[in-house]
Amino acid sequence: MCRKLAIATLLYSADYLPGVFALGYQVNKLLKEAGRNDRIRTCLIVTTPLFNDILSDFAKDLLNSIYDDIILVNPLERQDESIQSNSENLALLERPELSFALIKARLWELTQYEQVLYLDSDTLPLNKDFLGLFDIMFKQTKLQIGAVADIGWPDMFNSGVMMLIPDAEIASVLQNYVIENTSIDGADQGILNQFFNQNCCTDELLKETFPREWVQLSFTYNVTTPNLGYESSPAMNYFKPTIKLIHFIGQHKPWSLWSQKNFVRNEYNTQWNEVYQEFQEENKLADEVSKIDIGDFNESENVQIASQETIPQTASPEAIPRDNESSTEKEVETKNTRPEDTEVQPDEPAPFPVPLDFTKWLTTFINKDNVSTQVTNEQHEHEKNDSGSNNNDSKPVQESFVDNNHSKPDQDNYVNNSDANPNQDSYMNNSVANPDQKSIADNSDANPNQDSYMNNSDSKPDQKSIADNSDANPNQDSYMNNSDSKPDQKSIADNSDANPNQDSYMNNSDSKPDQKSIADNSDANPNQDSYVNNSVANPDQKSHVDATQEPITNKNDLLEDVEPPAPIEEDVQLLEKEEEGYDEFLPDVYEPDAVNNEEGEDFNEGKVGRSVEDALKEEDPIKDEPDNPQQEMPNFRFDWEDSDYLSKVERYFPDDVFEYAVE
Ligand SMILES: O=c1ccn([C@@H]2O[C@H](COP(=O)(O)OP(=O)(O)O[C@H]3O[C@H](CO)[C@@H](O)[C@H](O)[C@H]3O)[C@@H](O)[C@H]2O)c(=O)[nH]1
Ligand SMILES: [Mn+2]
Repeated sequence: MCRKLAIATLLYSADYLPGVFALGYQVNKLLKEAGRNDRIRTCLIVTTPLFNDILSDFAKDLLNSIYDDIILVNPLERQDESIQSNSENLALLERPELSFALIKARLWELTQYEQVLYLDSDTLPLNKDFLGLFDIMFKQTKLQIGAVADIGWPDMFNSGVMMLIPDAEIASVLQNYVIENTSIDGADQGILNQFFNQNCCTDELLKETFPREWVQLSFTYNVTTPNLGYESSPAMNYFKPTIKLIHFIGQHKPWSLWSQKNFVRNEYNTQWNEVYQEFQEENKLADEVSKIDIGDFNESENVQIASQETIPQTASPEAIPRDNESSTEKEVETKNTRPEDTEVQPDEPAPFPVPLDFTKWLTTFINKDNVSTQVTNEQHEHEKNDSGSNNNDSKPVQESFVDNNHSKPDQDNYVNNSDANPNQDSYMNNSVANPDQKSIADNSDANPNQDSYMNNSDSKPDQKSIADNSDANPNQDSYMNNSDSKPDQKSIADNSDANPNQDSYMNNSDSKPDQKSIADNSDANPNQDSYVNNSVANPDQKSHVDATQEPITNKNDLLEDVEPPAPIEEDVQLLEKEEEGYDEFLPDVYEPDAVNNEEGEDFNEGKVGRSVEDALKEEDPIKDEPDNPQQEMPNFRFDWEDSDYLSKVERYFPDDVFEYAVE
């Protein structure tokens, strides 16, 4: 019998649309190449308010043409509470927008599929071999999750690529677990590990009977970049031919303005851009985007737009200014270097076509209704304080912040933009451009959910009815049925009985030998069919929080983008400082004082570390530089410390990649 398989991704804010487009486009292409496009469905999980009220029809049409199924989901039950209780841990990530990623717990509700490969929208499969996951995990049970080790803590898995078996009961237990427990990282990855991963059970006794299981997949199925790990550069080279999927973790995505502006030269960023370019050409997107007149939106008040004027919109290679030939040479040079290397060179022209000017581009894909209504800062402040409650304040415009369209408590915080206010232009334009990140950053101490979705009560009646359906039954009725509105979209209607494609799923049972080991794994788990409340499984969850660490100020791509790029001299100064800082980590024993104390000699008599110095002079008299303690002791230095390795490491990777942030 044919299995019902799906590849699913998630979208809960408009600024990840480029990822969703590029990923969907690439997955379709590779499915076709593998001859499995009619056997594996592509599925987009999108939050109801985003889809109904924010995305433009144009964006929806595109999504519909890429994804077989579009599934609207509402926030988890008591999501606000979960976000609140996770906020302390989430602050450690500096990624407030990830609080909503808890919604991944809804993936197990997709019981219309028998097996789902979930991919973050910032992933890019490089070749059809990634589909091998369905073969490797052929005998997966519902109590197992297939995932790759996270490079930040390899005993945990990265939740950007997951093989899972949807199951209503698991979904329900998991969602309760999300409510009752605090996530290690404040977001989905932590809590999913706590739920599925035996390694997260810190009690050795309980570990033995842990009821669920993480099946560790090869790293080549989820190669996260950037990666500062010790072995990463040589390993990237060595394993390069076997890499099946790249995952652009961290704050800066290949499509983000930061990446575009800084021309991050990374082979895989370039590859992502090429895929996006192809998608754009195939859909004649460049033409569509160029029709958007940014002047429609109050440009003078929008710093972001002003700051981007240097980057040509949907620029072709020819359109990008090139000062001299050296940039071309450098590009070639870069291509010959290790693939994970990135180089931040703000003053140079783009090495590859910049496919999108983010803010302009995004205005194509969000409702103009939303863009045309804007909020002043003062009103925004008020909204932050009062959203979610009935507002009886005398200012008439503030009444609009009360959202009457949703009865669920966790939806009450959506901003209702139904009252047009001519003064609101600049805020709305900004907030729509990056609706979640900016607003949550503002509100991280209060309720991060408050500003993130904009509910437009003027939205089309048919869309609203879809939202109502999804409230009624999130498992089944939330699937979008477009058959009455757009005839060409009927494939999106989720009706497994009526869908002829679903009978043709391929049976892969005899295709891969590794399946046996998975079967063995699953047999080894005696508790497969029993559900255990694991709220005690990890009683020390809070101990993962470093209580001494100050809450970190939220960063945001677009806010950051407003700042002009730092001049190169500043970069250099910073690097020097950081290298100096590195000296602090040299062991004490290498310090002159330590040597002095050990020897019992007097520092003031100029005999500091004399015996060591003498020895060094014999070895290499040229290096006798008393002012530089490091150079005094070449024996204690590695070769790479004399190279500019450290400075490259510092330059190559944004310092805000949370996995590696060492405070
Ligand atoms: O504003 C947002 C943020 C996220 N997403 C979706 O959620 C996914 C996860 O966010 P992402 O920015 O990809 O997170 P990562 O930088 O990959 O961070 C890690 O940590 C996250 C929080 O635990 C996990 O969700 C990721 O899988 C894991 O790789 C994205 O790919 C999107 O599909 C949005 O739609 N809008
Ligand atoms: Mn991701």
